[in-house]
Amino acid sequence: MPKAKWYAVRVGRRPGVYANWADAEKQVRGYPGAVHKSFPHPQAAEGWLRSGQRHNPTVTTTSLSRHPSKQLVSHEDMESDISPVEIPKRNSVPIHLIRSDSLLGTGPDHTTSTEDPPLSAQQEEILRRILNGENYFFTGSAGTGKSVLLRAIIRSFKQREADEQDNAEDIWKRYLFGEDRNGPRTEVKRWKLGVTASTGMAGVNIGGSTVHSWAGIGLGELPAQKLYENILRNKITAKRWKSTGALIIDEVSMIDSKLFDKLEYIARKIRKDDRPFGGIQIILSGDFFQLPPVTKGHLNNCSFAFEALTWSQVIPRENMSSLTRVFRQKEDQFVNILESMRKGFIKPEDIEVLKGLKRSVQYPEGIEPVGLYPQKAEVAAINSARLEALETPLQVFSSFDIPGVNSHGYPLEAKQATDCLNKNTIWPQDLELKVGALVMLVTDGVLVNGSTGTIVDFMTLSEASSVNIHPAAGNYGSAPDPKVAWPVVEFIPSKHAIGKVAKRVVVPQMSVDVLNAAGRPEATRHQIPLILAWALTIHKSQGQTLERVKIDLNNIFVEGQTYVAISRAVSLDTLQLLNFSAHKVMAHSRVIEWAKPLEQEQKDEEEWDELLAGAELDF
Ligand SMILES: Nc1ncnc2c1ncn2[C@@H]1O[C@H](COP(=O)(O)OP(=O)(O)OP(=O)(O)O)[C@@H](O)[C@H]1O
Repeated sequence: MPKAKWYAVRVGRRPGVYANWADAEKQVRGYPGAVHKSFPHPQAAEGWLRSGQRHNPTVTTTSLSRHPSKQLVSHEDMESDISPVEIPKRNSVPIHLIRSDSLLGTGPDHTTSTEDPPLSAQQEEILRRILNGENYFFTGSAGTGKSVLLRAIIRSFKQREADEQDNAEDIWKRYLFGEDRNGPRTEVKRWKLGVTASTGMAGVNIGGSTVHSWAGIGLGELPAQKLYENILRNKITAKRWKSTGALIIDEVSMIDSKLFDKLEYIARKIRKDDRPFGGIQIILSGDFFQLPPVTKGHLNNCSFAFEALTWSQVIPRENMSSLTRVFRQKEDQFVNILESMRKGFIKPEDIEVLKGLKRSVQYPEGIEPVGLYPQKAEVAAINSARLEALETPLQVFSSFDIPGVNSHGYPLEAKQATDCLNKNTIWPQDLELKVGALVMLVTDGVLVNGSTGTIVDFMTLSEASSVNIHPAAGNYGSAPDPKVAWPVVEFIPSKHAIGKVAKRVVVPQMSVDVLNAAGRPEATRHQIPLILAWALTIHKSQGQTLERVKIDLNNIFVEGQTYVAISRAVSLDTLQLLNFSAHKVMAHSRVIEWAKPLEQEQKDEEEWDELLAGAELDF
């Protein structure tokens, strides 16, 4: 009696386990680089599929030509009337840490190589004034380089602190070696910088914490006096307030006026200093035309930080400025549309332009655009339906979360760490992936945060390296497990990536920290820095630059949302816009009123500067 055989197709038109060769053959014949193998039992065939190539000595290399992206994204091509027998749908991979020095030594570059562009004259001038010790609020339309400037400010403060430290050490050394008999007279000047943002995700993006966590105020809902008394009971938090020289609050547009006043009050009381914010230098950044503060109850109840009673004492009028050059978009037409949209207007001719963007855009490599939607529920539904529709095996990567210490100095429990990471980062606890899935990178490295691409394979690092596919750079934290097959992603070649960037990269586990107010990890997540990108909330897209984007405005519900979404796009050609109508362009009337004189003053000043520059040339 002939021995029964089962056929596992790992790479082919429709991967799976087949009960006869005729069916399996249809999946692999003519398919470039197909991989298949026969087994005496279906379990063995399933096991081979599940474990991928890495445990199978008969399959040693994977060639790039096996995975043409056309076939991977266009699943109509894979339609077949033959179904594989039941295949394992879920392959769970728990992420764990490998402590191996040799691996770390030969592993991928641990440093990020993404560099910011040189600052413009306008950005330089604001940096100069801030380094001069002035309180400052800088704003600007989406894509004018607020984040780039903020990162430059943080770097400059850190450099200054390091220089001061070196200087003090030199003075001590000279004293100890008898070169300076007068002793160390110079004290180290403390520039201690608090780096915070209104939301956890914005905080993580700039290597800081939430302002709530930094200030030790929980949700900040208690009266200011009560919050102050609570802080006094915690030595670490009280010391932080007292020793801070400067405090950054990013995305200040999402802080409400009451919270701003409470922070200002606490600072004065705790530092026993009557100057605004008790003399702490305050650096604020954000755009009030983007997303407003999250307030309980009706959305129109929100009150903005600029409406705080103490705002004008903290930030004098002459210390507010707006960055005016838009870098993200290059087309004047698009920049002008966005500019008027930011303020809630839209010209009739621009309505027609935007309505015309409902067509779908075809891209040469077949990598789809990221979808932006207003609501979380629709995002979850779209991603899970699209993932479900792919017939490739499911891989689930479960994060490895490590608890740290909170801003009060208390250790977190495992569940608290996981909750904290889920709340403050976009990195998923369980990442479900399949070959063919559209994904977005959520960390910086050689490829920038927001780069998107399609999963074309899963490979161990050595398999990838044998076919010249290298790991994405990023913050590894520990060496990736050499036995795990990590996703290989074919990215859209990004104009924003620095240097020569391989289009296909393997993306292994990396790490992200939620920092406490002392800059130490409150919780650390080891996970692959990818998320599904068929759909993303507009809220989570804030701050990102998206090369290809499809936006559905159907459920827009708050001022600024349409502007935030559309301003992620880099050009009209790579933007698809569904359900656009003029009434979806909304800006908050109180923001418009407040910003008007500020913008007029700045315009007048710039005109004066131009006139003066012209006058100098004439002499
Ligand atoms: N001085 C500059 N020269 C060239 N490009 C710049 C400059 N500053 C910023 N950019 C580029 O402009 C794009 C947007 O910058 P950035 O994210 O800092 O803007 P933003 O004002 O923070 O935007 P958003 O409000 O949407 O978060 C990025 O690609 C960035 O590299």
